[in-house]
Amino acid sequence: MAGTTGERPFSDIVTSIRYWVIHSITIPALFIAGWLFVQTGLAYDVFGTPRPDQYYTQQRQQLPIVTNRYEASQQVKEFNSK
Ligand code: HEM
Repeated sequence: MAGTTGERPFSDIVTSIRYWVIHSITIPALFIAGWLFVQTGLAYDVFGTPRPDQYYTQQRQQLPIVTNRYEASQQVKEFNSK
């Protein structure tokens, strides 16, 4: 048939009860998981991002900017230790 890929149409999915039985739980769960990921500070640790009070420290008065992409992980470790 022209103009269709043969997949179930979205209009059919989002008007089905089964879709909403599943996704009224999973969509808010994903939202809350994301909120907790940020709110607990885990995101800072996982990505090595400085917390708002860690951009400058007593030992390091320059911004912790990664300058060598191949040594990025080592540089982030050094920034975090100072
Ligand atoms: C852990 C999280 C999730 C699980 C376990 C899950 C599970 C499922 C299941 C079992 C189906 C088939 C439902 C049916 O045929 O009635 C489905 C379809 C679908 N889900 Fe999720 N879901 C999750 C999260 C999400 C999120 C966050 C979105 C988007 C906001 C989403 C969008 C969709 C869409 C658009 C379909 C239809 C896909 C298709 O048939 O082409 N899902 N999901």
